[in-house]
This record gives sequence, structure tokens and C-alpha cells, in this order.
Amino acid sequence: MIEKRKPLAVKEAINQILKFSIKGTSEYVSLQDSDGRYLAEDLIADHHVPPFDRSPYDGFAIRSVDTTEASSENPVEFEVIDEIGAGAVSNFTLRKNQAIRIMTGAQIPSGCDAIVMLELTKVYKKNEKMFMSIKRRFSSGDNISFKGEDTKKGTILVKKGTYITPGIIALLATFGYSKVAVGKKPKIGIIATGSELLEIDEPLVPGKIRNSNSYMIESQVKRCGAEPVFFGKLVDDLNTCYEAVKQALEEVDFLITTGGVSVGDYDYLPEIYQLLGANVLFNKVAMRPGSVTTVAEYNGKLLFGLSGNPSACYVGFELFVRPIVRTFLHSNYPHLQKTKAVLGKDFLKPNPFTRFVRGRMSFSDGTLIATPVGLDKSNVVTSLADANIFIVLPGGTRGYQAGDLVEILMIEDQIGSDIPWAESFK
Ligand SMILES: Nc1nc2c(c(=O)[nH]1)N[C@H]1C(S)=C(S)[C@@H](COP(=O)(O)OP(=O)(O)OC[C@H]3O[C@@H](n4cnc5c(N)ncnc54)[C@H](O)[C@@H]3O)O[C@H]1N2
Ligand code: MOO
Ligand SMILES: [Mg+2]
Repeated sequence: MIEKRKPLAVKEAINQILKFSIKGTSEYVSLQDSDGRYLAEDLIADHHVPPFDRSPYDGFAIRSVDTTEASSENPVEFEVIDEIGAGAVSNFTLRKNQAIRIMTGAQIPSGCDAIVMLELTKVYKKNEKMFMSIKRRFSSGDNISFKGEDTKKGTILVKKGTYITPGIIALLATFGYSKVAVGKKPKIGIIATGSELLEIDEPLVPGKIRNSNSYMIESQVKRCGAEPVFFGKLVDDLNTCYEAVKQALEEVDFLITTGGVSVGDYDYLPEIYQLLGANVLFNKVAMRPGSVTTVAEYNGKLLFGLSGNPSACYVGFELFVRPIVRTFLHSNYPHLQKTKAVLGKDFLKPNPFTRFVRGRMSFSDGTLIATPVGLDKSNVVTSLADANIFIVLPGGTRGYQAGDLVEILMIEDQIGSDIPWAESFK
């Protein structure tokens, strides 16, 4: 008799897995290599920015008090006593009606309390000396970029657990982080099972297809910030697969298998979990695609038994593996971001189980549109190329029409969410 599996609600399935989520260790990498990683320590300003009062313009440093009488009819004359570019510091202190020619980024000279842009001055020479005149008044503080106006020393600028973007790289460089503490990438083992699978460079022969899942998973593993370790594609043979799974488990933090997880004659994963003595958390989820997704725990390590069907495999990864990886990486936002969008075209299939329709988001006049892409079948591979969202259609509904408001999960977003999106789902 075929085993009858009891489907678990998606929310329950994710909660079961999260119980086994762990934070990984951290490591130091060079600033350039920290791109796209997750900060393992707060980024703190260790000095004021800017570190000194500086000029935001190319112009002249003056004392505003000397401009009190300046007007278009009464230009006020200044003697130019020095000139400095960014990086240079003037040794002079401004006295009455003196100016220093100063370029953008240079430190404000002592005595100066305002900067006049070059365009507002007339520059001329008299008796071998440089002069300039201005025709308007300036107030103290005009055009000065003050020390600490960007940020003050000691401010926590980015919290640990944040995904490192180019803007954060700029801050890390500003504060001299030549080495950056980041969450260590988990090693994720990948095993593809299936006697029908060909290598990607093999020609097609009757009954066989090329292995696409393991490459897809490798790419998903990298997209979510982990390190893939491919252990090969295996024929459907119990002993071969069991030995490979057992060996791989010793070398990785998490293991993903694809295929062989359903109830068929050559689906050996259920037996492998038994032989290992692994604790199966669930082997059926009330969702489409990916209802056969199985997750087991073995000595604290999670084994993700993803479906062999490409779309089901893809969805299973994003829903179940991604939050575990992101937690491991110290992210404070391990969950997929969820938002609402307007359905771009009819989706009339009734939904006994919660459905994760591969879709693409776009904007139209400021409205977020979610359009299903390709055939909505679990064995379909082509729809994945265009997908950047899952449209979540809750179980027990009769289908949806274009214009309906639907919830979407953003699978290409790197920031994530601290709110488990599945909380509101059955
Ligand atoms: N009697 C039942 N049959 C099936 C059930 C069920 O509940 N009762 N569930 C169906 C569902 S739902 C799914 S999903 C699939 C899951 O199958 P498996 O995870 O056991 O995967 P396989 O049988 O190994 O392969 C399924 C399908 O996927 C293709 N495949 C496998 N690996 C790859 C790969 N690396 N790259 C590309 N394509 C791959 C494989 O050729 C098959 O076509 O079971 C249903 N059956
Ligand atoms: O697991 Mo299957 O993908 O529900 O079609
Ligand atoms: Mg099968």
C-alpha cells in the first residue's frame, strides 16, 4: 500500500524548519570581498564626517563681517593672501579684508566663517598682488560644510546583519574597515537524483533529459548568499544515493537533494531518511507546486528533499532553504518580502492548496502589477526564466481575475523582511 501523506500547512512547515535555524560563525574578508555579504558587526563611525570644516565650493574663504557694506553699487575688495586645493591646509589666519582662494573639499582656514563661490567674485591683480571683490553680503556659516554634519563619531550607522550594498561599502571605506566581519557562508551540498538525467553537454537520447535542477539550485544558493557544493547527479539506486547523502552530510552545513522524494518505485529519499535515522519534519506541504517537499533533520543538520520537478524544486528552495541560509548569514531580515499587487491577467484555476504562481512584477502608472508567467505546472522549466515573484494564491479559493489584489513574494529582493511572510497564510 502506498503511504498516504498528511499535508502540513505552509506556515507550519516553515515554523518547523525555523526551529532548527542557526546563526553561523563570522569571518573577516577584505573590503572588496565584503560586497553582497552580511555584516557580522555593527558599522560604527569612528570619527566625525566630515572630519574638519570644509569648503563645498571652489571659491574664496572670507570673514563674513567684512561684507557688511557690500552691495551691487559698493563692491568690497579683498586681498587674496593664499590659495589651497583639497588636501592642503593654509597656515594663514584671515584678517580684515583678506581672502584665501580655496577649492572644494579643502579645510576651512582659521578666521574664515563663509565661502564665496568663484562665480560671484571679480578677480584682478594690482601692484603684483591678487585681489577679488564681491557685491553682496554673506552671513557667518554661509557655504561651510561643518565637521560632523554628515555623521558624528560613535554613531551606529549600519546594524549587524545588514546586506552589504555599494553605499555600505562607501561607509566601510570611509571608516577604514580594510577587513570586514561578515557572516560565514554556509556550505550547501547539492545532489541531483534520477536515472534519466544527462550531463549538460550530452546529446538528448530517448527517455532522458538534461539535469537542470542542480545548476538552478547552485544559482539559487549563490543568489541567497551561500556556497554551493555539488556532489554530482546520481542514478536512482538506493545504495548509491544513501552513501552519497551520508558522505555529503559530513562535509556541508545543509544538504539539498532534488528528485526521488515522492512515492514512486525509484523514489529513494524516504528510505534514505529512514536508513539514516533522520527525523523527518514533514513530507507533504499543502502547497502547489512543491507539495512533495520533504525536510528532515539529522544531527542538527537540515536535509532538504526538494522535488525533481523544476518549478516545484525552485519554489521549495525559495520558501524553505532561503530563510535558513539568511539566518545562518546573520541577516536580520531572513524572510521573503511580501507585498500586494494587482493581478495582471486572469488565473482561473481553483486552488485547493496554497499556490505559488511564478510571476513577474512590473509598474504601470505607479501601480505594482503581478503577471503570471508561463505554464503553471510543477514540471515546467521555461516559466522560471521570467519569474521574479511568486504570486501567493491562498488555498480554498476559486481562481482570480485580472485586477484582483493579490499578495506577492519578491524572490529577487536581497534585503528581505524580519516578518515571516507565512504568518498570515494557511
Ligand atoms: N502517485 C503519485 N505520483 C506523484 C505524486 C503523488 O503524490 N503521487 N506527486 C507528484 C508531484 S506533486 C511531484 S512534484 C513529483 C515529485 O517527484 P520526485 O520529487 O519524486 O522527483 P522524480 O520522480 O525524481 O522526478 C520528477 C520529475 O522531475 C524530473 N527531474 C528530476 N530531477 C531533475 C533534474 N535534476 N533536472 C531536471 N528535471 C529533473 C524528472 O525527470 C521527472 O520528470 O511526483 C509526482 N508524482
Ligand atoms: O510537489 Mo508537486 O510540485 O505539488 O506538483
Ligand atoms: Mg518521483
